[in-house]
Amino acid sequence: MITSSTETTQSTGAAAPAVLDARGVVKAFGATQAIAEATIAVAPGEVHALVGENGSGKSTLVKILTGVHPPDAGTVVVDGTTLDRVPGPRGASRHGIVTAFQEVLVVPAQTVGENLWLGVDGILRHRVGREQKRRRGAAILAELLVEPPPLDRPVEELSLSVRQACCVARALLRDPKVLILDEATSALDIATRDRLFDVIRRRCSAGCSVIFISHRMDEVDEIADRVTVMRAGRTVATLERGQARTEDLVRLMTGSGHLVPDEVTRRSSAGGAVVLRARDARLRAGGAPLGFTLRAGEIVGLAGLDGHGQDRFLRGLGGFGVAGGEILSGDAQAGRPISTVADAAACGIAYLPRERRGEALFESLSILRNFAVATLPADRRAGLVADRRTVQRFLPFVERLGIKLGRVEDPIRSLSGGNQQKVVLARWLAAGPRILLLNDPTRGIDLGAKRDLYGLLRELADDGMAVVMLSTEVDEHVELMDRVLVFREHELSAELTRAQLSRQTLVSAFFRSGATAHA
Ligand SMILES: Nc1ncnc2c1ncn2[C@@H]1O[C@H](COP(=O)(O)OP(=O)(O)OP(=O)(O)O)[C@@H](O)[C@H]1O
Repeated sequence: MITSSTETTQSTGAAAPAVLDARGVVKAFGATQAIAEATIAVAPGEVHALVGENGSGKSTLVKILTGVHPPDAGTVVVDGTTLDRVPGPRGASRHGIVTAFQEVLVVPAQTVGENLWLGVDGILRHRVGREQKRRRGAAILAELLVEPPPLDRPVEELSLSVRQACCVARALLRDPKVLILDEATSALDIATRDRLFDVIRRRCSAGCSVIFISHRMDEVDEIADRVTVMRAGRTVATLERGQARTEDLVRLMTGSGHLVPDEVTRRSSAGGAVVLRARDARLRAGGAPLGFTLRAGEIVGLAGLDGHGQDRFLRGLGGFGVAGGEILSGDAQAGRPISTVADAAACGIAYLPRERRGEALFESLSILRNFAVATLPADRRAGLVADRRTVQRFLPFVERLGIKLGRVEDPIRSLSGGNQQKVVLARWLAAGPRILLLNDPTRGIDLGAKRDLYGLLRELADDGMAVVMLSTEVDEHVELMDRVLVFREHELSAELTRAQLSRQTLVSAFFRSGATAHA
């Protein structure tokens, strides 16, 4: 059911010429056929979701629509003009096509105001004066954020969610005709995401169109008028709102009838010996102290609105320090304090950071080296590293996590975003930790891989590993966790047991302060 003409049907039922129409697009990178055949027509005023597994070609299609890559074949019709290629990102901007990406593209040392207007002067037809820039920047941030940061604050001081909101704000400031959000909601907290959806609805009713890429089916369900599904480099269907049930989308994406969640995510673990404790831990000076006991075999979720202390707590468990109190290893290590990353490593704690870029990825290295960077001594013989051994260790993870790659020697940046994340995860799993601390590990990971990861984590927990996982995805907490700690204003505000967990109880706990739910 592929919509392939410039005459597309809007959700209202009215026919209108597409504002952006890619037909028969093909693109290869060397031996990798990133897009075998893609066709998508975006109607004025619609939110058109683009979904597909990691590596299915969504970002490559976006890069063709925005002139980053020329297609090998096919055409792009922009505002009725047929082009063999979109004339570069600036050319796309001039046509009103603007993108916000998942990777948070900001200059950390510059201020919020400078980041909002970064690169805009050469694109806008009229120069925008300093005062007007401040006014418009502040207005757009106030639309997106409950507590917008001051415009002169350096971006590096902001949370990931606020930084991502700045990127979306930057795209919105360009008054796009077609706004492309390429997983740009993945780091937003739930309140900001809801506000963004309101902004999208207002912009769309004024004629803007949105291409919306997300791995979160609840978001697609909420905002999309139509959904185009990609599988292995092909657009396989375009569905109208109402036709696009999650299970149908999953089937179209994966080519199989597997649905999420399966029983594995529902199995709960009782927990074994104590492996880690927080005693009177404070996440900010003057905050209420919190106690926490982690047992072998359990999976504990950390939740809350972004920037409310859950990240600080997770990092505290990983030896990055807390504002007061102590983090202590469990009985096996006789209460050894964990105050540095080295202490944590010595106690078998592995920490997977939230931000791939900068914190976790070595962009100039190969896929294999990125995998092996924490465990290289395992492959050393007589002082030399045997790549063959590294490959042997890596391949089971490639299989297990479904990592899509060309050759293991290829640069890590040749992988799609989700596959890069899987390589980082494999790196830490290969270290065989006793305690795994995961900071939003499924951000950017597709549904099938998420399901595989949940199964893997449950298996590891069954084998005695303890897992603490910060997640920004409500469904993930509900489906996977044995219990969830909810943070508010840098204090523990609620602890929900598995029996208490539902979308509703969790989201209402985000907004309620001091309401500790008891088992
Ligand atoms: N610059 C590049 N060089 C080589 N291969 C690339 C390049 N960009 C993308 N690819 C490959 O093209 C395929 C499609 O990747 P793409 O990033 O478009 O997928 P995606 O659907 O956006 O995935 P994700 O959901 O993980 O972001 C992947 O196999 C990827 O490894």
